[in-house]
Amino acid sequence: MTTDEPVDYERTWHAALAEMSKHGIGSRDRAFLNLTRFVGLIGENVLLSVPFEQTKRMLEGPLREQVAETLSNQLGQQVRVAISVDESLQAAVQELDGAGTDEGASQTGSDANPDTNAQEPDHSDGTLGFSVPGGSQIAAEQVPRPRSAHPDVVLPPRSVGGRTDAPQPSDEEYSPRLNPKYTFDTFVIGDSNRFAHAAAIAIAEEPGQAYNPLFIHGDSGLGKTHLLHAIGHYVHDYHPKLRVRYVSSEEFTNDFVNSIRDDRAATFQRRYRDNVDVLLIDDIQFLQGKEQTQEEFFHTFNALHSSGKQIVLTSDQPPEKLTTFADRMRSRFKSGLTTDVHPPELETRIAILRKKANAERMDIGDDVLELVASKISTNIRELEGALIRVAAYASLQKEPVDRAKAAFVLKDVVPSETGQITVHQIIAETAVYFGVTVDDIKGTSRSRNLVTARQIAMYLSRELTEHSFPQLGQHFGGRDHTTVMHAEKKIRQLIGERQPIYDQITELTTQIRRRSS
Ligand SMILES: Nc1ncnc2c1ncn2[C@@H]1O[C@H](COP(=O)(O)OP(=O)(O)OP(=O)(O)O)[C@@H](O)[C@H]1O
Repeated sequence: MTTDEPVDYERTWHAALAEMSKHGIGSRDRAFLNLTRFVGLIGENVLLSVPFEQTKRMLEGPLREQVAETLSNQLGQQVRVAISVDESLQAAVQELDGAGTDEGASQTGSDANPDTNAQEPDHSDGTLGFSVPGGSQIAAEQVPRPRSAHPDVVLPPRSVGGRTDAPQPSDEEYSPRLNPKYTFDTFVIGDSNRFAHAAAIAIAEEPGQAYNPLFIHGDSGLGKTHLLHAIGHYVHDYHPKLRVRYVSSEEFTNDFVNSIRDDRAATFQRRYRDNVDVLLIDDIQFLQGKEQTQEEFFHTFNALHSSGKQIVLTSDQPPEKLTTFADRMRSRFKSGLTTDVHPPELETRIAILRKKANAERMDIGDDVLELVASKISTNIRELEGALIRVAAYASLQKEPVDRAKAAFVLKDVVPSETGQITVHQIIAETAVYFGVTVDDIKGTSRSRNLVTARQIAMYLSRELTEHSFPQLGQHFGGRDHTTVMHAEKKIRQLIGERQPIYDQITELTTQIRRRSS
């Protein structure tokens, strides 16, 4: 994380609590504040996390002003308060509750401040395990919530960068192309990504205002793309007049190269400078070594930045390690907020699997989820891949899997310790397995056998390597990335429906892993 002055969040929060207590804060409010964590300071936004929706609603009442004022005093700058629900904090609350040690919580039932219009506890959302008066008061200035999205953060409304009169996007030129599954709602927060998530929310709340650019880095499969899309959805839903564009670095490169080839520089500029308010650009490391594209990106970046438009970048490396970028580029990348994502700890991995299993209606017990989470620790994409295998097995067997069966399935799935698997190797192994040639796999024949072999090779390449969809498209005979996406989705579905496909995938994975170790 990069900030001007490192702030000790925990100490600041405790000091703020002490100050509010001195000024006679009611015990009910203190109970809510005791449940709250100071997660980050982004510009003038303090990001607080609470374990329950109900706690959030309480803090969004008149208490928020008081908290903001106290924190402003503590931090020596005017701040506003954003509140998000982080379900992972519930475990800590339950521990405290079980031990009866939460001072505020244990007092609240009997000692609620009479001035706060206390009501009976509301546990209708299955939340608080102790007595907290539940009269929720939504702040009058709450941002209106359009459509179905409901990220758990509310800031007082503000005009967005003075651009509320920006023209409505025209469908022809504008398409955010966001994966509907990658939202803030589906993103599980843990220590490994808490700050990155908070920063993403702050950016999405006020594009171009909080930090610009936001630079998120971390190893493959840790949620960077997910956060980019989540920002895109949020802006799309809450700032409908702002135009969001998500693009992978490969697509940006291709667009640029094609625009030069076809003499369509103006179209390119319109797409990336004029017709965009929030540019989300993924895997910036792929621009390394592409000098002309980097130069164009530099101009795009400057044009957007100088007109107050938000840029969010992701990379597998921090800016200072992107050594083939010109210094001026790297210093641009660092000029806003840099944050990273780490491999999630066990509890977060279990929570991710549980959320995924619920979303996909997979009937898998907690003990099995724990087993899967304990086997795969460094890459969430692999974690999800393992879950899909276990679910597929259960679906084919038509009975729930227990730990022993899951362990049996996972022995072929768990990544080998050594050896880098390449797409080239996967294509070669798949070709041999199906009795076809590498050229057949990369070629265009639509014969049924070949299509299956090709799609399986694409699926395995996505699962076993760190390449993005556009890169895989290149490996498979220069295909469009959407073809690889389609193949991955198709095989993911078939693996749970057809035993032969399941067996082929399992055998091939074992072979590929064995040969690479
Ligand atoms: N915190 C999280 N909560 C829920 N799902 C997550 C989380 N982090 C990652 N995932 C899921 O893990 C998978 C991989 O994540 P994603 O593609 O965002 O990784 P990435 O960091 O962009 O990887 P790469 O650098 O290879 O592009 C996605 O399906 C994503 O939804």
